Amino acid sequence: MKSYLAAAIQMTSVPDLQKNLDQAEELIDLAVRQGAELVGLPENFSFMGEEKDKIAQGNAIAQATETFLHQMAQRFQVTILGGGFPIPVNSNGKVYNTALLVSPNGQELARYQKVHLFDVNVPDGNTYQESSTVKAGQELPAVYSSPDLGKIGLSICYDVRFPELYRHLSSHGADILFIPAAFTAFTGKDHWQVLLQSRAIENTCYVIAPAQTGTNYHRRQTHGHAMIIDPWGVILADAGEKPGIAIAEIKPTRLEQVRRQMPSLQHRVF
Ligand SMILES: O=C(O)CNC(=O)[C@H](CS)NC(=O)CCC(=O)C(=O)O
Repeated sequence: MKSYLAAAIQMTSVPDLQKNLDQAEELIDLAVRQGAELVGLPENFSFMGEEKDKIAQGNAIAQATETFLHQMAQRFQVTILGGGFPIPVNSNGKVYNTALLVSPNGQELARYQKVHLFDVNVPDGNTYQESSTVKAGQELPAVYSSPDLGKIGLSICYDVRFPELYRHLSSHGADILFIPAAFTAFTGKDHWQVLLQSRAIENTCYVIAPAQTGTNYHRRQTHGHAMIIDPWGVILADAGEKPGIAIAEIKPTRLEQVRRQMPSLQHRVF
C-alpha cells in the first residue's frame, strides 16, 4: 500500500438521471485534477427521488449507472466507488441498493447490496420505508484488497448505525471503510459525524464518507458534510454543505502508527 489522495464527493442528486451523472462527472473531474486516485460517490448519486419513480426507471438507472462508473474509472484512470444505486431484483418489483467499486481499467472489484434498510419515522415528519422498494442484501460486505490503495471495505448509509458490520470488515483486514450516504438533515445534525468517528476510532481505520446535501426533492433534505476521517478519529476533510469534494491523504504510515499507539483491535475478547 502506498500513500495517495482520496476524495469523498458531495452532491445534491435529484430525480433526473442525466443531470446527476453530469454533476457526478464534474465532481470526479475536480477530484482527479486535485490528484485523487480513489474517488467515492454518495448513496443515490445517480437518482434521488420518489420511490415509485425509482422503481419505474429501475432498469434504465441501473444500466446507465454501471456504464457510467466503468467509463469514468477508465477515462480518469482512478478507482471509483458508486456509493449506492438501484439494481432491479429479478422481476419482483424491488431493487437492491447496490454499491460498486470499479478499477481504473474498468473492472468490477467489489459489489455490495445494502443489508440494513431505513424503515424509520424521522421526527421531522418524514417517513422512510426503504424496504417497500428495496430488497435487503443477505451477505456481509466484501473487503477488496488493493496492492496500491489498501484493503477497502464497503457499506452504505444506514449501515453506519450497526458497528458489527464494520467489525466484520476490520476483522477481515480492512484499512479503509467506505460509508457513502444520503443522511437525513434531521438525524445528520446530531448523529452523522459522531457515528463516522466512532467507526474510525473503534476499528482504527480510515473512513471515507461521500454524502448527499441540500434539498433533493420535495421535503427531502440531506445533511451534507462528506468527510474523510483518519484512524485516530481526526477529521481530515469536510465538504461542508455545498456540492463539492472532501479530499485527504491516505497514509499507511499513519495506519501503522495509530495501530501501534492504540492496539485495541488486538485486545478484542469477543
Ligand atoms: O430518502 C431518500 O430519498 C434516499 N435515502 C436513502 O436512499 C436511504 C434509505 S431511505 N437513506 C438512509 O439510509 C438514511 C439513513 C439516515 O439518515 C440515518 O440513519 O439517520
